[in-house]
Amino acid sequence: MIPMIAKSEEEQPENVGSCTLSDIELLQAISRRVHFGKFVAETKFLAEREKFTELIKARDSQGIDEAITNSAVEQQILDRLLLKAETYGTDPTLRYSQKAQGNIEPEAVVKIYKECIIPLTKKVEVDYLLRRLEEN
Ligand SMILES: O=C(O)C(=O)C[C@]1(C(=O)O)C=C[C@@H](O)C=C1
Repeated sequence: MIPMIAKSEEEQPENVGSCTLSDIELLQAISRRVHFGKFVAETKFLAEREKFTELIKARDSQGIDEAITNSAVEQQILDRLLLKAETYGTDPTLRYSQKAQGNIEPEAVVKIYKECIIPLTKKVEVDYLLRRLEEN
């Protein structure tokens, strides 16, 4: 993820500390987002209890993955993300300059969600559901 968003033109050792703190905050935010998948998975289980019970008993991870996937919702999230990254990722004082330089490439944010965050969320959902029938 980092090479997709970090500029690597020159080293700035004085920024290592604050970069590390930002990394920790971001990793915690990603973890929180991804682990919300447990609540989403529980809602999906309750909505289609029989179907999921069958898939879980068969240990059908791929079937569970397919059952929890909603491609239309994923696309909506990615579209919204692109708009947000374009809007919030630009320094407003540069808006009217010839080259409105963003802090981050909006497409990179979309790519990170598409290739990392959503798949991780789905993995949490599948792992949660695979254990859903176990006794506490
Ligand atoms: O909103 C859902 O239904 C989710 O399961 C969350 C999520 C996501 O990570 O954003 C994951 C899988 C779905 O295909 C759509 C979206």
